[in-house]
Amino acid sequence: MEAAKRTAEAAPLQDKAGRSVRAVETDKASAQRGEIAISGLSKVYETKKSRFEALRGIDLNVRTNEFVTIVGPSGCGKSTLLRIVAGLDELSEGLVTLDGEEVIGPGAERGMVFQGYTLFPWLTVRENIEYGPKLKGISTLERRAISNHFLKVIKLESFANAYPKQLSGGMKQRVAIARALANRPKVLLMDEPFGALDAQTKLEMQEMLLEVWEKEKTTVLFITHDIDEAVFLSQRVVVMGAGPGRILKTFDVMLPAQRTPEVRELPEFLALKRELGLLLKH
Ligand SMILES: Nc1ncnc2c1ncn2[C@@H]1O[C@H](COP(=O)(O)OP(=O)(O)OP(=O)(O)O)[C@@H](O)[C@H]1O
Repeated sequence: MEAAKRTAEAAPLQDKAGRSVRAVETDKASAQRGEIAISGLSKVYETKKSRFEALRGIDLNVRTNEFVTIVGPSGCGKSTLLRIVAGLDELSEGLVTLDGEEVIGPGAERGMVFQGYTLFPWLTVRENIEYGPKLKGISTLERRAISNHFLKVIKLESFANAYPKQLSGGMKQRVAIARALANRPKVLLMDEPFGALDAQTKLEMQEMLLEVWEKEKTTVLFITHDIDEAVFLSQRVVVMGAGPGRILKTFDVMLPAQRTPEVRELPEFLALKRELGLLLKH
C-alpha cells in the first residue's frame, strides 16, 4: 500500500508537453462525452399578475464535441435556453439531458462563459484559472500543472500573476474561457462571450476559441447576434424566432474543418450568411 502510494506520488504530473496527467487522461475520456439532448422544452415566466411564454417546443441535440451556435432576434429566448441547459433556470415542460442524465441544476461538467467579465478581481489570472480545481480539492501541485497548461492554451503565460484590471477585454475573456475549461467540463456554454469586444479582437478570439476547441475536445453551445461569427465558428447554426421563442431552422455549415480567415471569402460562407440574414429579417 505504502509502495503504491509512493509510486503514485513519484509519477510525473505532467507529460512532455507540460500538460497535467489528469488533463491528458480526461481528454481521452472526453472524446465520448458531452452530448446535450433537449426535447419538448417550454419555458413560461409566471407571476401572480403575468404569464410570459419565453420558449415553446424546443427540440435540439448537440453531439459530442460538436460546435453549435444559436442566433436569433433579441428576446427570442437564446439566453433563457442556455441558462436552462446550464441548470441556472428551470424549464416549465420538457427534458434536458447531458449524456443521458437529466439536468436539474448547475454542475461543473457544464462550463459557462458570459459576455460580462466574470473574473474574480481580487485573484490573479493564475488563481482565477485554479479556482474551480481548488474547490474540487485538487492538490497545489496538480493545480499548478492545470493552470500552466491553460495559460499556455490561451497564450497568457506572461500574465499569470496579473490581476484582471490589468488585462484588456480580450485577455479577460481568454482567462474566462481558461477558467471554465480548467474544470474539465463536458460542455462549454457561451453567451455572447465576444459581444463586448472590438471587431479586430473579436476575430482573434474566434480563431483562438477554435484552436482551444480542437485541442480540448469540448462540446460547445454558443450564442451570438453576429451571423458572421456564427458561420465562422460552428458546424451547425440554429436559428431561433420569437413570440414565443422557438427553433425556425437548423443549418449544417459545409465549410472546411480548418477555419482560416480565408474561409470568410468562400462563396459557401457568403451564401450561408445571406440566407441566415434573410431568415432573421422576417
Ligand atoms: N426572469 C424573467 N422573468 C420574466 N421574463 C423574462 C425573464 N428572463 C427573461 N425574460 C423574458 O424572456 C424573453 C427571452 O429573454 P432572453 O434573455 O432569453 O432572450 P435573448 O434571445 O437571449 O435576448 P438577447 O439577445 O437580447 O440577449 C424576453 O422577452 C425576456 O424579457
